[in-house]
Amino acid sequence: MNIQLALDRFSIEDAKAIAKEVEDHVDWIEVGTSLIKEFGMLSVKELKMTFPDKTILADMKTMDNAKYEAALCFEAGADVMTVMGAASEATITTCIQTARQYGKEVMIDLLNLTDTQKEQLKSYNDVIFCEHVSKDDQETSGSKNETTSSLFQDKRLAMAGGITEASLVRLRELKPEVVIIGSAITKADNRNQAAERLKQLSKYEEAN
Ligand SMILES: O=C([C@H](O)CO)[C@H](O)[C@H](O)COP(=O)(O)O
Repeated sequence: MNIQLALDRFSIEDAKAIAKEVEDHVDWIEVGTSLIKEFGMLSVKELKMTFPDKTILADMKTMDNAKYEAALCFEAGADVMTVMGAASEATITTCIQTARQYGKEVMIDLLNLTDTQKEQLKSYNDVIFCEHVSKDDQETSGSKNETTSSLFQDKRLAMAGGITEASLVRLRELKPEVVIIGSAITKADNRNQAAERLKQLSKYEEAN
């Protein structure tokens, strides 16, 4: 299981400094949508230059204009980009094709989709599907990712949204390839220790 550190609502310098604090315990680094919106592709370039050996995910949340947006983030050094599962088939397919041209990968964000909509996405192969509870849902109703079963358990699966040590223990039963964690690391008093504990908990799945 890979731990993806999600970096949101920071300056690029602070994002790099936080990632440095925890780099030994995280596998992937997400350049959060907020960084991309505020600082553009410079945020992706800087994170990739600082952490060339980490998998860098650009949380583009692409909804349209796929070829342009995919090329933009892969040229900037991203290894993985996100596209919304609610986007059209043309958008998702174009993201995947463009990623293939660059030798890169796509994560499909399942935010706010019904099971029927999710079912329709199952035909995409060799992409990562992300079960995601939004920041707004977390903040307004206190919901978190407490997924106990997923239509994508037989696929490459990621989980995101308010994940903590306690929820990681439950989510790891689904054997996700990637667990995306922002606040539980970035808002911790001791980020390095928080990331280390989360990494240790994620290893249970490999041993069982
Ligand atoms: O994708 C995210 C969210 O939509 C804001 O852009 C976050 O990276 C994701 O939710 C992980 O952060 P936490 O919920 O703080 O763990």
